[in-house]
Amino acid sequence: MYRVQTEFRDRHPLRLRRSVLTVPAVNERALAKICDLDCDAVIFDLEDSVAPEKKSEARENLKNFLEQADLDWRERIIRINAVDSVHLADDLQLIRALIPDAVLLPKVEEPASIQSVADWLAEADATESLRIWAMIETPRGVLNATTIASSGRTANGRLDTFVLGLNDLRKATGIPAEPGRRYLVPYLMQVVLAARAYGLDVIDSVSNDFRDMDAFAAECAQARSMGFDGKMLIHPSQIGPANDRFGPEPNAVAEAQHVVAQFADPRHAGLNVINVNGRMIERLHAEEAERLLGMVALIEARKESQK
Ligand SMILES: CC(C)(COP(=O)(O)OP(=O)(O)OC[C@H]1O[C@@H](n2cnc3c(N)ncnc32)[C@H](O)[C@@H]1OP(=O)(O)O)[C@@H](O)C(=O)NCCC(=O)NCCSC(=O)C[C@H](O)C(=O)O
Ligand SMILES: [Mg+2]
Repeated sequence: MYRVQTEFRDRHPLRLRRSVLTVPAVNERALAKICDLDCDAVIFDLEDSVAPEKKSEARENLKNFLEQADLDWRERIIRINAVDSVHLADDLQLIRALIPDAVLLPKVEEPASIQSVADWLAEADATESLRIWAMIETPRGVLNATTIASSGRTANGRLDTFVLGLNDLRKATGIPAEPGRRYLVPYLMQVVLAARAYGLDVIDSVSNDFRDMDAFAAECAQARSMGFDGKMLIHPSQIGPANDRFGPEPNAVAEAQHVVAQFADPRHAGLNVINVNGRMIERLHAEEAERLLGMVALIEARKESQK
């Protein structure tokens, strides 16, 4: 089997984040389903899907669930309440107790929010592998996406991923939901570029209409073309289509194998640019091909572990 390469020059370490399912921490029936679902990551939400009077119950549910559940390969991310909210202190205590893979901050508008949570994690002696994800979902968040992304460096390198929140952004801007997201695309691209400039992963926003699978597939395809790594999902029905659309396409895999083989050919030793079937291929393409094959290997390894 192909050796999984996870570290790449100029790029975020390779992880599967095609399907990032969110579940309200207050919903015990939904929590109980997670371990049967084929999503790459789960966001346990303590923020907008939980009413203020249910926050304690949600924390308790989540604690009980995560203390006994085996999530195996699925990344565990907890979305806490806003850094200026009255719920923050209790949320952070839960983070200290559960040590998820990442904490997701909602409505991030400035680098100081990232820094304050990174400082708190450092004071709490949280393992360095505990990452920070940030939701970009307000006009100021979009405008400041570059400085927020760059703050990952001073925040002990903990900042890892941006997640778009279009429900909040539509509310703030007045831009209606419509197929193709015409007037939102410039904002989305601005955030993708900021993430990439500082080596972050970037996840597209939820699609609210979880029964319209054609519209969902089209939105995933669009997001993939825009450079997103995956999509935040609200419902189990969205997992399969997201895994398909953000996963490696068969043609691209064959092409990647060919490119890697060509650069490994001793006849091409010492060459940085070669002719592959009438197309110029550079070493950077070989690195992209390696990344794609790494993704294939991660998917295969997961299938093996499920047998
Ligand atoms: C949207 C939902 C409220 C719909 O739930 P429901 O009415 O229960 O749908 P179904 O009957 O079709 O559900 C079938 C079974 O699947 C389980 N289920 C549903 N959703 C999930 C889930 N997310 N994870 C796991 N399991 C799930 C149901 O429990 C049903 O099983 P059973 O109970 O045994 O019959 C619901 O899907 C939902 O709550 N989704 C997540 C909502 C959420 O997390 N919202 C916050 C994040 S969205 C966001 O962040 C927006 C962003 O901030 C922005 O600004 O854009
Ligand atoms: Mg939101």
